[in-house]
Amino acid sequence: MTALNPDDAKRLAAARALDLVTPGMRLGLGTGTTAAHFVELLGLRVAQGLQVICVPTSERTRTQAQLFSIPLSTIEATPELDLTVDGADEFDPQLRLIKGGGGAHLREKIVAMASRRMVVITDSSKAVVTLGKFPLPVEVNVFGLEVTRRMILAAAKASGCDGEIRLRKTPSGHPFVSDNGHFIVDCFLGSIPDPNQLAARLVAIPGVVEHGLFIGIAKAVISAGPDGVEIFGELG
Ligand SMILES: O=C[C@H](O)[C@H](O)[C@H](O)COP(=O)(O)O
Repeated sequence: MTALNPDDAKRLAAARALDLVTPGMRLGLGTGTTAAHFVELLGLRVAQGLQVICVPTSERTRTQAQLFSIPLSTIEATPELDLTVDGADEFDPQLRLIKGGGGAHLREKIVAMASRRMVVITDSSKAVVTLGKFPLPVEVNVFGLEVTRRMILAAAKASGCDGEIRLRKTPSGHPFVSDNGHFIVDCFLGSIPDPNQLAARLVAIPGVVEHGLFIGIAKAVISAGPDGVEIFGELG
């Protein structure tokens, strides 16, 4: 097979995920460059008459889905979904993920957990043996930011990680604000030897709204790369 560039790989993975969509499904739509391929391909199918109802995981995805006239709902009105298709920043052999590179992981996690199945679509560069090379995003309350930052650092150290916790900023130097009105801190840890332990410690911190570790949520990963499409986990 000819070498694929990462964007072609993302589209290939998205196209494979589209095969899982059947008429009448209630779908969660992820956020990011890979999920955007899925939204576009889904939009083309909707234009041909496919009937689905979708819940977007960010304002960005909502805007894109509207451009394609994809019928939308909210998680409040549609709290049970059949399938969510979303990207990831990293996945490990146990299908544990780091998400939130785009700051959308809170809504993404709510929508994924409201779904019977969450299927991840990625290019093969996102596969890792140990999570943590990608900085772990944590959505935090604006109030008490510095206290929360220190507590996250202590939780990381107690979980065998070391590194820096930085407030995410926009290109103009202002704090990045999520769709939910919170800040994001990025944990530059290098490696997370025990993601389950770190996740448990992070949820116990009062200022933490949600962390970007997705553990036991993804049922399958569709990963596309130079060797074609690989499926990890169970699609069905
Ligand atoms: O907040 C963003 C999401 O978790 C994305 O799914 C993740 O960052 C992967 O994005 P991309 O497909 O652009 O690599």
